[in-house]
Formats: sequence, C-alpha cells, structure tokens
Amino acid sequence: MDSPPHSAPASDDTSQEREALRRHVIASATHGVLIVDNAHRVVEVNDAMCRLLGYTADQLIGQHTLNFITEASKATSLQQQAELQLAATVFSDTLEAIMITDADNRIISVNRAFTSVTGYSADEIIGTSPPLVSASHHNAEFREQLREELFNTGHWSGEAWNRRKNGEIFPQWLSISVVRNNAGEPLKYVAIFSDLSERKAAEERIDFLARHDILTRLPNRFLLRDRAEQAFAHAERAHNKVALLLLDLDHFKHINDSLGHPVGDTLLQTVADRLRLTTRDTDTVSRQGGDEFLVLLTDIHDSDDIAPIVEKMMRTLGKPCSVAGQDMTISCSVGIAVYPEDGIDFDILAKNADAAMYHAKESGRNTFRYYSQQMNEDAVARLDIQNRLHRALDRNEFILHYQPLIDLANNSIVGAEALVRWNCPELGMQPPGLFIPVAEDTGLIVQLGEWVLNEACRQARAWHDAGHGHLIMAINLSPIQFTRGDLVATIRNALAASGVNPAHIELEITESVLMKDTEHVLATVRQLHGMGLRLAIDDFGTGYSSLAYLRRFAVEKLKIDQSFIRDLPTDPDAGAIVRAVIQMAKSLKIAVLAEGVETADIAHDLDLLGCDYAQGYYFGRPMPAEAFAKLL
Ligand SMILES: Nc1nc2c(ncn2[C@@H]2O[C@H](COP(=O)(O)O[C@H]3[C@@H](O)[C@H](n4cnc5c(=O)[nH]c(N)nc54)O[C@@H]3COP(=O)(O)O)[C@@H](O)[C@H]2O)c(=O)[nH]1
Repeated sequence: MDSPPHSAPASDDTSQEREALRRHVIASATHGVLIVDNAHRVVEVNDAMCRLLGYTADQLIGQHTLNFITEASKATSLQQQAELQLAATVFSDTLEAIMITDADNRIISVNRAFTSVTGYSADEIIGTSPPLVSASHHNAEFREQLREELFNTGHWSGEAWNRRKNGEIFPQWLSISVVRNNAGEPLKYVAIFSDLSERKAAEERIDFLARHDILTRLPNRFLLRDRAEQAFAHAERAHNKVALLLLDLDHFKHINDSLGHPVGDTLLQTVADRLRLTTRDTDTVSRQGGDEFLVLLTDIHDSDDIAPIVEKMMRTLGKPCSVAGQDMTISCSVGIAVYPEDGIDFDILAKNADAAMYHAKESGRNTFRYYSQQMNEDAVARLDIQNRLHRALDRNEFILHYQPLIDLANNSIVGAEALVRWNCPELGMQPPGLFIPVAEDTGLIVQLGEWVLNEACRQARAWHDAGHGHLIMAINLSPIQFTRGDLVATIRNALAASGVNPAHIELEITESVLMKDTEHVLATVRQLHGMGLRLAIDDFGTGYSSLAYLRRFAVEKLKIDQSFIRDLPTDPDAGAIVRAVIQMAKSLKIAVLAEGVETADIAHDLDLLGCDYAQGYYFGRPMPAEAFAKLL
C-alpha cells in the first residue's frame, strides 16, 4: 500500500471517508503534490514532492513556500507549479482508467480514461457494480487469490479480463488498492487499469510471424517441427507412420526471373492454397522459403498409401492457373521420407526427403521419389564434392583438355573444344559430368566458368601466336552463367586479358538456354554477337530443336548430339534425323558439326550427307594442351 500524504489531520469524522480517498490518490501520484493555504503555507505534501525538494514532510508543513524555495529551486518553480496542476488533474486526465468503489462494491467515481476504455460514461456507471467478467475468463481459484491478497496486503495487481459496454471482453493490467479507515476497515477500493488489447494483439502477431511464412501464411519450419514431433509421438503410440514430403516447384526461378517477383509471389500463394485444399486438416503444409514446401501427412498406415496422395497433389498443382493475367501451368518434384523407417527425427527426415526430391529432379522433374539408403550415400558424396569444389578453385586444381574439331572436307583440325577437368589431389582426375552439376547447383559454376573462359582464351591466343591463327576455340557455357553473374562482362574481360580475336571464340550453349527467359538471353546473345563472338548450339536434337530459335538467335553452328551419330550405322531413324538436320541447317546457312564420331565409316557417311565438321574419339580424344599442340 502507498504511504499516506503528509498533512494536517482531518477536522471532523464525517469527512473521514472522502479524506482517506483523497489522501490515497495524492499519495499514489508519481508527481510531486504540494498543497498550500491562502498565506502560501504548506498544509499537505506527498513523498514525491519531498524527494523533489529534498526536505522531509515535517520540515515542509507549516512553512511559507519562500522559506524553502531556494534561489536554485526558484528556477524550477514554474515547472513545479505545473506539476502541481498536473497532480490536481491526475485523476481525471491520466491515461490509465480509474474506478473507485465503496466498501459495498458500488462504483462511486470513474475518470475520463475509464469512459474511453470501457465505453461507460460516469453517469451510466456510478452507483452500479463493476461490469462482471464471465467465470470462463476468471476461475474461482483466481478470484479467491485476488480476494485473499487484497485482504492481506491491501493491494493486488495482475492481468485480468474486463468487459466493455459493447460486450467486448478485453485484457487489462489491473491494480487494486484498498483504502481503509483509521480502524483498518475497508472504505474504498481504487482500481487502476490499462487496456492490454493492442499489446496482446501485437504479441499475438509477433508470435504468428515467428511461426508462419508471411507470404503464404502457412506454418514455417519451426511450427512444422513442433507438429512433426507431436505426430511422431502419436504415430509411435498408434503404430502407424508419418510422411514428410519435400515439394519443390519446377523451373520456378525461370518464372520469377522472367515475369518478375510479384508474379512469382502470387504463384506461390496459389500453390499454397492448392496444397491446403488437397490435404486434410490433420496434415500440415508449410513453406520453407523460396519455392520449397514441406508437407506432413499423419496417420499413414502403409507407405504405399502415400503415392496416391502425392499424385493427387501434383495433379491439383498442375492445373492451369492465371496469375497476374498470365496463363501458366506449374509442376513440382517431390521427395518422400517416412517415419519411422527413414528416420525418427525431424531433421533427418527432412534431409532424406531432400535427397529424394533431388532424385525426382534428376529423373526429369514433375515426379516423386521415395527416399532410399542409396540416395543418402549419393547425397553424402555430393556434399563431399561440393565441399572439395569450393577449395578446388583456390587451389588451382582445374585444367582444360582440348578435343580437335575436324573439317570433314579435308580432315584438317580447324579448332578445339575446351573441356574442363578437375585434378583432385585426393580423388584423382574427375570428369565434368561428376562436378559440373554440383557446381551448377551451388552457383560455383559462375566462378568456374569464368576461369574456363580466361584459360581457354589465353590458350587460343597462345596457339594463334604460335602460328595457328585459324584455330577456333569452342567454350561451353552453362545455362546458369546466363542467369547469375555478368556473363558479358566476364567474356569481355577474358577477351581483353588474352587479346584473342573474338571471331575465333565459339560459345557453345544448349537449346534450353534459348528457350528460357528468351528476352534476357536474346539481349545477351546480341551483345556477344556485337562483340564479334560466334555461337554454337550444343547437343542439338535432344531438346526442342526449334528452327525459329536458331534463326532468331543468329546461330553459326549446330552440333548434332552424339546419340544420333553413334546410332547412324544401325538405326535408320538416326540416319533420317541427321540427314534432316543437315538439310535444314544448310537452308538456314548454319554450319553443322557431328559429335561423338568414333569410326572412319561414320566420318565417311557424314561427309557424304554434307556434314561440315566432326569431333570424336576417331579424330582425337580430349587431351592436354601440350598433346594437342603436337597435332597442329
Ligand atoms: N559448362 C561447362 N560444361 C562443360 C565444360 N567442360 C565440359 N563440359 C560439359 O561436361 C559434359 C561432359 O564432358 P566430357 O566428359 O568432357 O565429355 C566430352 C567429350 O569427352 C565427349 N566426347 C567427345 N567425343 C566423343 C566420342 O567420340 N565418344 C564419346 N563417348 N564421347 C565423346 O563428349 C563431351 C563433349 O560434349 P559437348 O560439350 O556436348 O561437345 C559435356 O556436356 C560438356 O559440355 C565447361 O568448361 N563448362
């Protein structure tokens, strides 16, 4: 309880109650209160004012104010007067609601803040009992504790519920003090409270944000983990299974890059809605960030029951949709890990679902895979390569091998294709098929590709300087180099550093590059052409084989994929395709190179078909620069 203010005693018994209340309010004020009579002598002062002036109450009461307001304190007297006024209006103006009841719990006074918080005006509420809050919010135990503490200590404070005039229940921070008479009997109860609704709402929002993805409003990984752990415990008791699905949208990055992030965001919301619709209330769909969703399926009796659910999800997701005026269809790749056989811990299951999803992607996307132990071994190996690759660039462990490009008209070497190899000290010489996909996944291909460009240009210039000025240097570009980093600047730097003639550099790209984000690629290709570089389409025949793109991108050369060339002697279809490609290329004035020529017969047949160039083991395998130089 606050100590009473220091004042002259009350003059008669009938005003005792009012006097006790007044003293209580002044004593509880955090501002200094000083009351003087007409002659400016102090009749009452509270603790706050004593602290402010540096005197005890006994020293102040009865004194003329001039006796204790020193020169120094005069400077602040205006402020103190203002504080006195403030204290006088503290009851009515404070932002905290104040309600005073008598000993019979009838409201005898309320302030302005009370009206604004509860909606009751003083006229409406005075004389009534405080608004009741249902027992569902305050149980008997709560009420009993409050009563007991109030009785024993004269004070209670804590969180409680209140009811507004409009019936709305709201949370409040409530302090109740008992005002007693000299005999210690309760005279009044002073309740001071503030509305906690906004703070509670803010807390709830913070809590929601901590456990949900803002964009889709789906649970995030933290909430999913909680639910997964509950599901595992339940599955153990019920002897059934839980499936964790990792779902990754196919080519989402392309949509994001080409149509813009707002379209990408809307698509993610559509995906979230569709996934919510295809799952049961007991399942959890969560977004991990980016285009990855984790779905928890509970109460699974048999692992085989999961596939139909996933197929349904994929069908629903694959339905055409219109996003920001764009009609599109989207597919996804799904990895499935099952509790308990694939792991009994959330992190392990998520890791295994990730390995399975990676295999679904590798299998051509738009499909799903169950996790298997082999996938884990693959994932571990991939991670190992990933870690080693990061160091490999710094340690200068990459080298280029060169494979001859042959003019079929006279079997002369007209160029070289630069093919990267990784000379790993621990694993030995590694082929690109093993590490390029990992470098692409991690983005390291941008730095590796830059190294390849620099080294191949440097070597081309060296051979030109050695008297082989006709040689073309063919360099492979990964699709990732078109989307990350600044390809044009990288190539410009490589050309400048080596001083090689750009007309002798041929950039090999796959058709998939031309088909994705066409406008951006077209702009890049135009810049590269403008710098005098040549463009070749690699692995032609395995992708879209679109004539329109060849024309649009002003391609100089087509490289027919080795799968057609290998089958040339035995498969009439392969022969027909090779013939058609050569004719079509001729009509577009595009040169043709056959990849993977392994025999003299195939080389001869290709020459007869009108193929311009060839490359393959028959003419020479990829080899170090020194070995290649000996062939020139
Ligand atoms: N982005 C980059 N990709 C690169 C780079 N260097 C290579 N690669 C790509 O890796 C893939 C595999 O390359 P590699 O193992 O070097 O295989 C090449 C040849 O060795 C092979 N080849 C050539 N002739 C024959 C043959 O007669 N028979 C046969 N079985 N194989 C043969 O073909 C590969 C050349 O492929 P291509 O690029 O399509 O001309 C490969 O896809 C490379 O593109 C790099 O620096 N960056």
